[in-house]
Amino acid sequence: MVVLTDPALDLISLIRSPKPPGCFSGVPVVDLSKPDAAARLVEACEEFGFFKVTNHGIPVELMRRLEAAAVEFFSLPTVEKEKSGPAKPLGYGNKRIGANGDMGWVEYLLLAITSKPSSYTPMDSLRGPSACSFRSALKEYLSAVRKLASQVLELMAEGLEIEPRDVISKLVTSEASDGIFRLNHYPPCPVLRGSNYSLTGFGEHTDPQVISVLRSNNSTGLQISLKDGSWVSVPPDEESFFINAGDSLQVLTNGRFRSVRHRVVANGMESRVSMIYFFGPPFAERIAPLPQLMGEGEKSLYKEFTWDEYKKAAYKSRLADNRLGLFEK
Ligand SMILES: C=C1C[C@]23C[C@@]1(O)CC[C@H]2[C@@]12CC[C@H](O)[C@@](C)(C(=O)O1)[C@H]2[C@@H]3C(=O)O
Ligand SMILES: O=C(O)CCC(=O)C(=O)O
Ligand SMILES: [Fe+2]
Repeated sequence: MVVLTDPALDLISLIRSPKPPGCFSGVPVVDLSKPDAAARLVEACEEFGFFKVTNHGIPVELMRRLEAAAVEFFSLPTVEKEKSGPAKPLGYGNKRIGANGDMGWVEYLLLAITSKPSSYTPMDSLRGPSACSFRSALKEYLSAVRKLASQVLELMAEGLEIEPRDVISKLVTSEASDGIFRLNHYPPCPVLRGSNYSLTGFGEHTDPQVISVLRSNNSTGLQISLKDGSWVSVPPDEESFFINAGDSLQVLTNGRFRSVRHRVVANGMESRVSMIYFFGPPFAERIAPLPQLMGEGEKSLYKEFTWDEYKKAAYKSRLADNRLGLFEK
């Protein structure tokens, strides 16, 4: 009789077939140096809820420095990494995503971030010989990505022709804003080498926040769902950022922008490392359609809620759940 161990059972439950679809050439690219950036960004959010940003001004060396620190962290012995865990929801986690039974072929580090320099304390949980250079790369990276998010959200307001220009960006860049940073590592899976199988790295979901700014190494895996429900693979680009519109942005625009459903399918061959800054509003912030965007007589599609209420409900849900469904009128 063959007795399967818990790790073997976990792995079996994550195996998928067949291999992911070919790379999609239609991902919208917003070149921030071009005068049409604001318009392109609005089109992309309406059609996909997702776009790639180029000419963003963040040095690729900074991205690589943080990636190298992350790789070093993930190469530590499990006992060391587990000193930064278990993720509840912050800290180091392995395979278990969230508290409601979701699993993925991923290990990760989740940190709480605010723009107030004194509140970087969760980063104290970072372990390892190079914790200090890790922290300094992280601080520099977060501040650069925060500026990028502000720029993108201001362009969004410009493209939507609403004022003031910072009406969306100020929600996520105030001192009280609820930012989260996530490092994900999808390791190779030697058992699958040479097979036609892939693995659920991070199951399908939408992000609850306003926007999420993602950077990954050059490994494939990220997939987005199009309006017709089909899934396509996003070609990786380690020099660019990918931006997801989240549930809160869908509500702020009364459904005009799509909160994109996405997932990671790990190919089991190469190691994927991604870093994502999730931009959430302050906990007490009311999330409702921006009055500037409402046409005459237009009604909100959603019930009233604060970010605190939405986040609490989201964290009780499973990854694939339609979290906004609970708040639709
Ligand atoms: C299963 C879950 C993981 C998650 C919290 C949740 O209950 C539902 C939302 C998930 C998500 C998706 C986007 C981000 O990765 C995340 C940090 C977030 O804010 O919402 C995760 C949560 C998590 O991993 O804790
Ligand atoms: O790791 C990735 O590329 C995406 C992961 C993701 O969607 C998430 O952490 O919310
Ligand atoms: Fe996500």
